[in-house]
Amino acid sequence: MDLTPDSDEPSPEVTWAVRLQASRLVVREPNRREVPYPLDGKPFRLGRADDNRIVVKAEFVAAHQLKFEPTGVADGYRVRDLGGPCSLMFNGHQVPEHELRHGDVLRVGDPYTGSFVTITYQRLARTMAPPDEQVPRCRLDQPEVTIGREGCELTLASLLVSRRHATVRAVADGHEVRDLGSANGTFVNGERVQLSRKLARGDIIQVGPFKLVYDGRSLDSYDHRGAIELKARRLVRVVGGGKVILDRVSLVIQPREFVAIVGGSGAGKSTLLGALSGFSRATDGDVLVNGDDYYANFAAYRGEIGYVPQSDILHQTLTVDEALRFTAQLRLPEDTGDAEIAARVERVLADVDIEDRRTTRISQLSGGQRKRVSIAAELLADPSLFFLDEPTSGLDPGLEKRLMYTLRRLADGGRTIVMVTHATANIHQCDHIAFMADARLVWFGPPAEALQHFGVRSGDFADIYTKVDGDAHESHPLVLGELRSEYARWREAHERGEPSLAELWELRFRRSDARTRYIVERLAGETRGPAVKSNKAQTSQSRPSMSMAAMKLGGTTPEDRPEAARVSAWRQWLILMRRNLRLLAVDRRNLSTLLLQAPIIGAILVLVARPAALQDLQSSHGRLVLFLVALVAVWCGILCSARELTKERAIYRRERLANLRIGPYLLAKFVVLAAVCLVQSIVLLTVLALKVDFSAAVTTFTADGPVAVVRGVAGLGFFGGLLVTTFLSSLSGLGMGLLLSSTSSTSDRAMSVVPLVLVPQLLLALALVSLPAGLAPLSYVTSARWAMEAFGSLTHLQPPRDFAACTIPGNPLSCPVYPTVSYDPSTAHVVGVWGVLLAYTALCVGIAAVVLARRDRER
Ligand SMILES: Nc1ncnc2c1ncn2[C@@H]1O[C@H](COP(=O)(O)OP(=O)(O)OP(=O)(O)O)[C@@H](O)[C@H]1O
Repeated sequence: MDLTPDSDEPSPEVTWAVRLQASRLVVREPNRREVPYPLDGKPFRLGRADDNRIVVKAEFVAAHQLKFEPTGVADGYRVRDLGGPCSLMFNGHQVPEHELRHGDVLRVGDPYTGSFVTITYQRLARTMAPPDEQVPRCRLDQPEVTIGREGCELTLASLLVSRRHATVRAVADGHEVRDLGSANGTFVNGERVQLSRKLARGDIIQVGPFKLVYDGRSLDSYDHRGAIELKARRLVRVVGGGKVILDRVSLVIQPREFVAIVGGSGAGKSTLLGALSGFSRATDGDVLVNGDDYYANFAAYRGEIGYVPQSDILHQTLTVDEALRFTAQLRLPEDTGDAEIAARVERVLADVDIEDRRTTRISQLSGGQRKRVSIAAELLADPSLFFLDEPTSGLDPGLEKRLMYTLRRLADGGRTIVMVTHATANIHQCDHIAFMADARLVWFGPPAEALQHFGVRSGDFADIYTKVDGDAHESHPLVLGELRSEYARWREAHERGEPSLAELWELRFRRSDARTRYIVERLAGETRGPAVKSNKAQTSQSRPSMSMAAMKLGGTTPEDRPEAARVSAWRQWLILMRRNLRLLAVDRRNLSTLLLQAPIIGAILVLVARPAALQDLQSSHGRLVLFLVALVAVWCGILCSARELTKERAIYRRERLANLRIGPYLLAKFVVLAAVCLVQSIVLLTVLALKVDFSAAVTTFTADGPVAVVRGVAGLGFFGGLLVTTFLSSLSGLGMGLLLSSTSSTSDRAMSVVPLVLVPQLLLALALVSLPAGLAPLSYVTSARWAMEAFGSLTHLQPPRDFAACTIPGNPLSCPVYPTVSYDPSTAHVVGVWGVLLAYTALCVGIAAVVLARRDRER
């Protein structure tokens, strides 16, 4: 039974309390509570020296750091940096001076240590007035108005908008909007416009971060960059067996706020992050983004979401610059030019303060720098909503502090940031913390107030963890102390059992002023700009959801992904090809291992092969040599691909979440590795040719006696035919390797399964070991068998025989030939067998694609 009416409606008294407050500066120093300073219209200074009107203690602040002067217009103020070791920052950037507007947050920070003083300017009387901003209006006077990033009648400057994104055309009785194949799509009332759609008055067109309200004659445009507000109302998530892993959580995150979700292990932090980000949705309750039903409008907002999972999401062997460029090419609209991409990379490197490492390989960066590069990669598309899952894990305290400072600056620069963290040493850099315990929200508000709320006097956040953990009982010290009344209320409502401490703290929070201030009032507050009245709101039962494990790795369900940014499959393939080639080229050790395999194995084959191996058709030695070549080719193919997908699984999952397609991804892997296989095949046969006679002319024995023949496939000759066979065998191995890699979760697992694939090739191919005739069809599943059939046909070998069924023991000629094998030397037969090898490869790659698609959904 619920004890507290957890209504999210504000009481009238609370609203009036806000109205009575005056304009002021609110100053917050590290590890201290906020101090408000009312303003009186006179100039004043802020600094460490005692002669300032606002004196701060932080050592990194200069004696006289800032000067505040009235502008002379409606009690406004301007702030000027007087210089010192630290500089004045606004919106994440250094500024020499700045004219203050309500809500502006200034920081005086030390980037080296990540410490800063925060100064917020508030003119509360002004906030109560209706917004006085002029909404840009585009009149639809012309027959057609083009909307796009550059050179259009309605220009919307954002990288989420394609150069020519959509048009609004006059039709007989109004207007229609037509999408021009944009990358991120055009949406009307939350639904993606497939080709065109008739507009009705009041319809809201969404293009990137812009909402365009149609009134029949014009479009009013609202830009919500830097102004994303997230409201969560009574979020619940119930999993199998009715277990509640998120219990009626409400909170509000305002634009430019930096919020940390904290709590003990298993408290529900990732569950809450999943529900807020929409990647793992709540089963009940709603999330509103700027007033829109977020889940129902997920497709329209997807381009604006940045998500940094726990694992690194860039290739370690690339340099920072290379990795970011490839990511930008994959994520940004197809029409983004090289210069735009370069400028964007430049910008995000500056945003995360890592420009000086642009040419460094990611593997050579420290953990904190790597994390910052991952964040930079997410910033490329300029997201307004940023979710991070434990970005500080594994960092030393210094790096952790600097990373928190970076995130703080990013939030100041116009992003709404939500992060899960276990690190609370620098938690004061966040605006609010959401403290989770036992699936419940036990606190939401500023970090400094949290300590007071939980009665922690040591100033150590870890003490809160201890206080919310465990079960309550009558003689528990907390029940005898600060949770006495909550326990009594709980007891009144429950005859049996004991509550958890989290339950009691939740009760306490629900009755607190903080909840009224930071949740209830904010939930009731007006949202800026128009809200989409979506007509496809989903019921909680129909909401696609995915597992926490998948979410942590960046996985998602296909239902979550239908409207990801469209970059054509062809372009994706080209970019991925270039990236794979680069990865291959820079990973010298791997490349040399791959390229040395063929000459080394070829040299060993040379040791055992006789020069006339392929000339003496009566001996079984030729079959042995060719079979070994087939086997080595298959082997090389498997080895070069078995780890290929597993080694970059986290990157793949993050890119899938954005817009990566499985087809181009697998095909790009396949083509680059196929080039390696081709080189290996050429080297293998060339080394063998140093000893083995590959002459096409040979004498073969038929029923009519010896006949001189010239072997080979029309147009390719004998060596060419053998080379094609070796290459196709290698490709079949490559297909099997990719399949193994798609089904394995780690590279080690993939490699441990390789023998299970290779041994059947050895035993079932009807080359080295004979099978009883009834089992001979088993050989069809091995590609070495098909390789051997092509080799045997090309070389005019005698077909394999079933030695278990010889009529005269010891006489091979009395043993029957397998009816399932044909060494027909005709070109048509050889080409047919090559076709089977190709089909075998295609089947393996196709199954790998299906496995990857299925893995998107799994836990
Ligand atoms: N799909 C699921 N099915 C069943 N239980 C789940 C599922 N997802 C999460 N849980 C459980 O819900 C609880 C909260 O999980 P969550 O991952 O949100 O915790 P967390 O606070 O992020 O923990 P940690 O800090 O250890 O990552 C855990 O007990 C977890 O086992």
